[in-house]
Amino acid sequence: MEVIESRAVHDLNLASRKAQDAGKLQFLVSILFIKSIKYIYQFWVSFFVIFVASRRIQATEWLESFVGPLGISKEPSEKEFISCLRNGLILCKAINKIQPGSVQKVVEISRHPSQSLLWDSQPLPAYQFFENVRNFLKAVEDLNLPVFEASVFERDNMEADSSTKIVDCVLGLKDYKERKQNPGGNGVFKHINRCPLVMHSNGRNPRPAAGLDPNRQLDLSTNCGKQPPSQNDHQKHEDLIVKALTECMINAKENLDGNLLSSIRNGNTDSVKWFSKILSSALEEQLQYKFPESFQACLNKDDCNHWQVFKVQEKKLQTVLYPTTSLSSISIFQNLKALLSSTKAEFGDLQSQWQHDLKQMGMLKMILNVLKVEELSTAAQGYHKVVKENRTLYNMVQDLKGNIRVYCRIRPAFRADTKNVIDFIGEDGSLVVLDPSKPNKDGKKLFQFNRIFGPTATQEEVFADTQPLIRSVMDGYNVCIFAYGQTGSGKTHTMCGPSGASRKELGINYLALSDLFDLSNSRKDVIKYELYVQMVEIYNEQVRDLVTGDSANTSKLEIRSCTTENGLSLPDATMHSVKSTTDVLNLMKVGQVNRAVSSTALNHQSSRSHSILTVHIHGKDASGGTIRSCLHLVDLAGSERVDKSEVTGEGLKEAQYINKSLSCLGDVITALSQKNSYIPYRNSKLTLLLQNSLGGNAKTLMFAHVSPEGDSFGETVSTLKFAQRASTVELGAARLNKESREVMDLKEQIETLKRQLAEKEPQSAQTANRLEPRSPLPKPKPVPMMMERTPPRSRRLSTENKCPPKSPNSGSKSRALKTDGRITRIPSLVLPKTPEPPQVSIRNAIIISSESKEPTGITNGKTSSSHIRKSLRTIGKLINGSEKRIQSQKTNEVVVASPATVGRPSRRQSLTGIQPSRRSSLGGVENCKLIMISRKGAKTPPPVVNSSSNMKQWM
Ligand SMILES: Nc1ncnc2c1ncn2[C@@H]1O[C@H](COP(=O)(O)OP(=O)(O)OP(=O)(O)O)[C@@H](O)[C@H]1O
Repeated sequence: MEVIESRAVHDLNLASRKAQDAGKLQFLVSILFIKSIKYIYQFWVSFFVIFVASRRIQATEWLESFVGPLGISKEPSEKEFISCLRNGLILCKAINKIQPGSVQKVVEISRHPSQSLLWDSQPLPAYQFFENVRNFLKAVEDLNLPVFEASVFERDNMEADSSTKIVDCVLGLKDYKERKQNPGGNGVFKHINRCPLVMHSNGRNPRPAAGLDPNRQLDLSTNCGKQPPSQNDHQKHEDLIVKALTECMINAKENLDGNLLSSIRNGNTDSVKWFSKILSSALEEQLQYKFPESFQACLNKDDCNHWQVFKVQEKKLQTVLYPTTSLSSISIFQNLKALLSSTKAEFGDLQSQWQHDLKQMGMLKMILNVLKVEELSTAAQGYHKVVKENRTLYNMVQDLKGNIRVYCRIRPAFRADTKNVIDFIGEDGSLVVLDPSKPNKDGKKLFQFNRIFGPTATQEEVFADTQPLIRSVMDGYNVCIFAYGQTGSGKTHTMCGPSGASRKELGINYLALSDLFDLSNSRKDVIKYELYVQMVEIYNEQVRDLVTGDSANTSKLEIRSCTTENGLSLPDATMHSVKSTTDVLNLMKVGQVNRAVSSTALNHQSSRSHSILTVHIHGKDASGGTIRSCLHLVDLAGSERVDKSEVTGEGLKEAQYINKSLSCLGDVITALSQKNSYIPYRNSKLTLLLQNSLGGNAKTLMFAHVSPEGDSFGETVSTLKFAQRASTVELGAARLNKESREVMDLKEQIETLKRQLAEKEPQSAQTANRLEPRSPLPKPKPVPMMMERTPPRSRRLSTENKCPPKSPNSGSKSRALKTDGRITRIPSLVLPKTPEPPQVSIRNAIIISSESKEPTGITNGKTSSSHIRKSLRTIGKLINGSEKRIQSQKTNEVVVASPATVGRPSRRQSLTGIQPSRRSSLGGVENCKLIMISRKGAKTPPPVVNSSSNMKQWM
């Protein structure tokens, strides 16, 4: 197909080239023809004018010398010439001088002898002078010389060529005289030197001299007269012609060579050479874009004229088109014309043929393209599907592993004078930075994150990638997003938006809440959500409420890293109920105003504290199932080099606190990434507050912010390394804080059963004591010892993070709640307390003997408690089945207790009210004490399993 196509294109090109050549030639010939005709016509007109003038001059000269003085100029005009001869005196005088007595009576002018015979002194018209003219004409006729009509002297009748006949007549006289004087002559006037353009057909004209054709045309090559004019005359005529032609050419052709024209004007050139040069230059100019180079070269030669050019062209064509025959240019022209029309026809045919073919090919191509496009789109769809699946799977893996997700955002460069360290931003989350001091390969550092946002990324784009994570909070997951980076790198910009931002520029805090409201509205038929907001800052290692309406509350707040009955790590911070984005905006504004901000050399609005906006979500579905989750949005203060930020005094102190707490955060991340058993959460308020998000059950996302300027390279690399380390932290799968109605019912049953059990146990103990002396069985040994240790955690928590002693008021204290500016009090949950068993010395511990071999003769109370235990086990199984957390581990006896947390619906609990070990204050999860007692009373270390496995252990 391609070969045919290329051959066709070649043929098409050849045909079109032929047609173009033929067209060119036709055009060339036409131009030449028109030009030639034009020039020949102009030449003839000029020649005639000049010729007539030269003859008049000749006649004047002769009369002047023969019968002068005439009193007129040497080169008289026609009018001057006629006026001079009008009285006939000069003519009569001349003829009488040649042939004495030819005019017998000559009428004289009376004048003073001193007066010369001046033609303009003659009175006009004077009838007596016509007598002279008539007599002269008669005498001339007698001599067989050319005559003219006397009326030519009447001024009013004067025609353009009036003088021509008079001139002929005068020159005839001159000839006659010369012939008469010539001794070789026979005295008979045979030839008349007459203007060839003048017809003498009039009957009154003299008979033509023998052998003279009166209609004879001018022959340039032979000149007018039979007797060749003298060399002098010839030269004169030629010069006059050259002069006239020059003027004519100047008028007709503006672009003629200026040098050439001036040399012609000055008479420096030979006329024939000049004429051919003029023609050549005209042709050259006309055809310079149409002649091939060989002809241009020919034209440039001195001896090249249009005819030669034409011949060369003709010859060339002949050899090209008809190499074997010799044809004239006309035949070639005709042939070419025929060829042109046939080529045109062929070309038309070919065109339509190819149009048809191309159409077919186009259709074919279109079909192929459609097929290809379809194929490609299917492939692309497949690819996108696979990519999406991969991403989903990757996210699932990350969710399962509980990796801290890391997004990196690069702020736009503010200073053009420093080098940009960002070398490459990959779609796949790869980022290459280049050390400006080592601009070669060694200076490049590669980092890999979940996503990179370049300097042009908008707030919406950033939020779009964060949205799914944020939305998961509405499904019951705890989420923590924190912005990290050096000072001035754009943390506040990402989280809150620039200062004085319009709604479009607002950051994740606002966009997240707005989205949560949208989601809440769209789900309102299925589940009713309530949103509460707390906003605090950690300033100089003190936690402060940013949106308190109560001035008393501005005092430092206490962080509960462990249990509070409402699950809050900051129970004393004001909780604001928000119903719309406007509420959120108002709160954020207040928070922003209260936040510690000051100007440094690196950022004119530098945050001097870590701000934490916590959104608490309470959801209740139609069946009574509940969701309790929270979203932490953390804008950290930026790390700063005090030599660069140039802070002193209070600012320096702030910087030191900021850097210390960030360093503690780094230590925690390092310990987590290295899977250390000890995680130093307690080293700073920041890590303590973020404990649950970093080591708990939340989904965590970190925004690493970097500045692109070269002078921040050190800090940029340090941030990126920190972020890289954070991305390796595996927190384990996030936990869903959702409980169905069924589970809640079962939990209620547990509570009832536990109460019954608590009531029965003392009775059975008393009965057992009473029966003891009679019992053949050995008395069960008291619990030899209890083991207390940090509860096992699947998402690593520090072993040092024990619950601080609970505030005596915390159980009953109601929380301040603000709704639309009004502070309301939410009563805290009153949780049922499990009575402490007497044999367990430690608070909050109960003992369940799962495999107790009941002694014979045991009381009814004992039997009933065994039944209760059985029921508990069954219910536990049911809960576990519903939560799908059945584990295969088995232990003989598990004793766990944490009554303080029993009944909190948002927590995952064991049947006995065991508080899962992993949750801590931020997410409402607490550490609690786990006591295990083996059946034999031996000290058995608890298996390090998650809370669900704990539940299994005692079932
Ligand atoms: N992505 C961005 N697009 C446009 N401007 C930005 C961007 N990121 C930051 N900026 C601008 O850079 C300046 C510093 O940003 P910002 O205050 O958010 O930094 P920061 O990291 O919070 O600093 P600090 O830690 O000192 O509080 C601000 O004027 C902010 O508007």
